[in-house]
Amino acid sequence: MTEGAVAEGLRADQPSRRDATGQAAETIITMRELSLSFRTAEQPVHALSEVSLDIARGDFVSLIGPSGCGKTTLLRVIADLERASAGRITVNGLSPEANRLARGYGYVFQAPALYPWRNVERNLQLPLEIIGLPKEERAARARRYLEMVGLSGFEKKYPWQLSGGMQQRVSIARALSFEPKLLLMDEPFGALDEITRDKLNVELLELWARTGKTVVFVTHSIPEAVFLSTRIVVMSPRPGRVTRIIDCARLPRERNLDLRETPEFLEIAHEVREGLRAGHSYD
Ligand SMILES: Nc1ncnc2c1ncn2[C@@H]1O[C@H](COP(=O)(O)OP(=O)(O)OP(=O)(O)O)[C@@H](O)[C@H]1O
Repeated sequence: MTEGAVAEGLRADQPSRRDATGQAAETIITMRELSLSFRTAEQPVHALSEVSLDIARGDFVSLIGPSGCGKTTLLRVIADLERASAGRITVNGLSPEANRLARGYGYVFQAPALYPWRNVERNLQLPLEIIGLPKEERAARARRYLEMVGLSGFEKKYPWQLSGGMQQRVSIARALSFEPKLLLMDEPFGALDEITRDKLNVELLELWARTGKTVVFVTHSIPEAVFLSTRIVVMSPRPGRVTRIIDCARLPRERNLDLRETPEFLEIAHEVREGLRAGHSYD
C-alpha cells in the first residue's frame, strides 16, 4: 500500500457517516491513538498501537486481521474488559467503564457459554435476574428475543439438545436481552460449519436491519466481513494497528448470499486481501 493510502485509511476524522435515511449519523464509539501493552512475567506484549477509529450509530463494523493482531483486545477495550495503556476512547459518549455500568452493550463470545443445567429460557434470564428485573419482565424479554433469533418453541430445551448454531443464537438473544444499542461480537460463528455460518450471517443482517443496532464484529473470514459490514477495519500483525478502513457503501444494504458472486463484492474482498498483505509488509 502507498503511504497516501495508509494515511487515508488511518485518518481519524473520517467523513461523517450517513444513516439509512441519509442523515449524518451520530458517532457512538470514538477511539484516539489507543495503545495497549499486557504486562507479563517476561517482556510486555504490545497488543495495540495507536488505534484511531470512529464508529457511527447503525454501523456494522468488522475488525479483520491475522491471528494475534489484537482484534479481541480492541473489542474488550470497548467493553471495558481491558484498559488501554494510552489514548482516549468514549462509548455512547461515556468512558468504557461508565458505559459498561450503564449496560450499554451486549457481548457475544466465540463459544456460546451457556449453563448446561439451565434450559434455554433460564439461560437467557440469568443475567436479567442478576440485574434484578422482575420475573414477568424477564419472561417477556426471553420470549421476545428468542422469537427474534427464530427459537420460539425451544424455551424448555437444554443447551446439549441444541445444535451449535442454535446455541449461538441463544447467546445472541441473551446479548440482546439487555436491550443495548451496541452489540460486540467476537467471532461468534467461527466454530460453525460453513452452511450454518452462511445462514446465521443472513439472519444476523436481518436482525441488524430490523433493530438498528450498532455492531462491532471480529472475524477471520474475508467473505463474512464483506457480506456483513458497512465498513471493514483491516489490522496489521501485532502490535495491532489500523492499516485500512474499507467502506462497503458500494454494496446494497439489503443483501443475500448471491451478492458474493457480484463484481462489487469481489472487488471489496480483493481490497481487504490487499490491506492484509500491506499490513504484513510493515514487519
Ligand atoms: N491477558 C493477556 N496477557 C498477555 N498477553 C495477552 C493477553 N491477552 C492477549 N494477549 C496477547 O495479545 C495479542 C493480541 O491478542 P488478541 O486475542 O486480541 O488477538 P486476536 O487478533 O483476537 O487473535 P485471534 O484472531 O487469534 O483470536 C496476542 O499476542 C495475545 O497472545
